[in-house]
Amino acid sequence: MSPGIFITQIIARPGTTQQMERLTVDHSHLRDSRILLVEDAVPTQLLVQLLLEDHFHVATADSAEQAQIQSLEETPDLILLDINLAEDGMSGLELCKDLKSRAATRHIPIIFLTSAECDDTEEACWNAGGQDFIRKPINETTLLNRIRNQLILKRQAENLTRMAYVDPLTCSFNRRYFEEQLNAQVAHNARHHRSMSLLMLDIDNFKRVNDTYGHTTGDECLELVASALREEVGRPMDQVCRYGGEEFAILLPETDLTGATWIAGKINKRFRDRLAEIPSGGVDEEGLPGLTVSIGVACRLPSEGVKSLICRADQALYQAKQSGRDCFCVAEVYPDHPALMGV
Ligand SMILES: Nc1nc2c(ncn2[C@@H]2O[C@H](COP(=O)(O)OP(=O)(O)OP(=O)(O)O)[C@@H](O)[C@H]2O)c(=O)[nH]1
Repeated sequence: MSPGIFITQIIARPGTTQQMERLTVDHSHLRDSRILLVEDAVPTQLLVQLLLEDHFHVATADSAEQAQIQSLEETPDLILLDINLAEDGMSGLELCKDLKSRAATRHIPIIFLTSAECDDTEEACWNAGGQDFIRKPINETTLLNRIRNQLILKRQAENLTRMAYVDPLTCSFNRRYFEEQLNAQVAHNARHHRSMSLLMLDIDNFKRVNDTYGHTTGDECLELVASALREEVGRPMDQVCRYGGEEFAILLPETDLTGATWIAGKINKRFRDRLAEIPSGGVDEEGLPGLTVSIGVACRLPSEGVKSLICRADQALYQAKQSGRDCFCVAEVYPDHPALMGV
């Protein structure tokens, strides 16, 4: 019998009496989940640890301050939080509010542990941003199932986010993500007067690849290009996005024109080097043909808007194609360029 707990369902079937059916719910996929237990009363801490240790990875903190550090450093999958922590520090409610106000921790579900019976306490838990609460004395079944429900909801939310923002073929971010990030980056740069750059990249003669080797090979080439691009843009803040078809957009925050052209040159070289290793007109050991790419490079001008930045990078890409492909071109700017007017 696979691991999991039994749930009992009463299923009414036509023509028979009600029957009890025991269905197994498999929770083994939740075993890797990391729970942070924030509890200063040693007996409760030991009891909860004992109840959970066969089901999850459990870490403990006995003060809100310690939990705050652990939450930021280890980002647990769920926090079990005693509402009444020692009075000389931050309370459980204050910790919850703090974690929910930070981008790095606000997605972590928090379940309060409380011995209070009154409605005011319950309301305070919800108002602080908690996802659930469990009354003491703790019941094992309630504890396990409340935790599991929150973990399942969290995973579902993560899957939905992935589906909304990641291109399933190349595992790169999709155009929706690109547009949201570009808007955010441009706003950030306008506020902080930092440089940022955008590369628009298109695979050369890709129609020929599809026509010669078929669409499956074409798809594999797109995967290869995407993973090569992710390797070439080294910083964690750099983002490779599939803009559409065989076109990619690469966002380079905190990057000036010198940095952006260096990366574009590296990308061109990578594909050129690979091409040189493949026998002329042939394929590599994976059965994929040689490819080159054309790139348009644009560094955001002071007060330039999103549309203008994309437009300039796109025009530079067009110039790269016109110049014979397998190269990059830098977006032009002239004194009365609309970009300089903030368009
Ligand atoms: N296999 C595959 N092909 C795609 C996908 N998306 C777009 N394409 C193909 O990409 C090709 C793009 O062709 P064109 O726009 O003519 O451009 P090109 O042949 O790359 O020529 P240049 O861009 O001028 O170098 C078309 O054949 C599309 O069908 C995809 O998801 N998978």
